[in-house]
Amino acid sequence: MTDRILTPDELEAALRAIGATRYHNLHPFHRALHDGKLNKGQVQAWALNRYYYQASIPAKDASLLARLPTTELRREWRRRLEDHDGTQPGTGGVARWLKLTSGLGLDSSYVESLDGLLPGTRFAVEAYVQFVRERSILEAIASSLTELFSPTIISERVAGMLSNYDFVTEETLAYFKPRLTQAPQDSAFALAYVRKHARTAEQQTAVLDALKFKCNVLWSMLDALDYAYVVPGRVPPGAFHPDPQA
Ligand SMILES: O=C(O)c1cc(C(=O)O)c2c(n1)C(=O)C(=O)c1cc(C(=O)O)[nH]c1-2
Repeated sequence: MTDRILTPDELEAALRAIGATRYHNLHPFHRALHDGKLNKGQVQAWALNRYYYQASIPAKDASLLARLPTTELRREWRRRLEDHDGTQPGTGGVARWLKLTSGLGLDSSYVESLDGLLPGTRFAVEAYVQFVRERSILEAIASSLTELFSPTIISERVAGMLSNYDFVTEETLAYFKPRLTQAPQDSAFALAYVRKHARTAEQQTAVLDALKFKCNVLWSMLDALDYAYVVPGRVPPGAFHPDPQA
């Protein structure tokens, strides 16, 4: 528990300190991805597993949307659903993520089937969806605050992957461009909400813990990839096996 009630600025500083020490840009698998140290099969495994996160984001946002008490809050949160699900077939973030996986040579129906998913990815993503469904609105909104830190990692990723992998093109990475404007808009709203509504020491502790939890979700997804796809012979039964000729 925070030992006293923090001012909104102090709370924001404590949230940013969590990102600075726990966000997934610090994970060795991400470092390797961005620095061009992975082979094509390993990049495919990353994109295939991350698909489940992307595809689950609108479900978690819909469960929160249903609980929001005012028109203003619902209108704001509804935009996230449109960003991810689009307004027409083939539009939105989930469809753009499939362009990334097919640009990397993966069959979209295989990706969408989730058959090749790592068990660790499944458990981590489901834990996030369940957290948002079951915790307070304040904690659910706070858990989205990793997006405060995502524009930096996305810029690093796009520059690093374009310069380091000949199988990656600007078109393949088109998913990320709109996120550079969407994520700051989303996180500015979520941060303002948390600054305003986390007033007691209990609430402030809950908000800080929600962000730590979310950093752990993202971290454990990368742990699962790191375990399965870096040292040979560790792909769990049923999970995606990269084609050695890819
Ligand atoms: O590329 C990334 O590293 C990254 C991180 C995050 C995040 O920090 O949760 C999100 C995204 N991307 C993203 O594309 C996205 O749509 C998204 C939604 C959310 C969320 O928690 O609601 N996080 C993220």
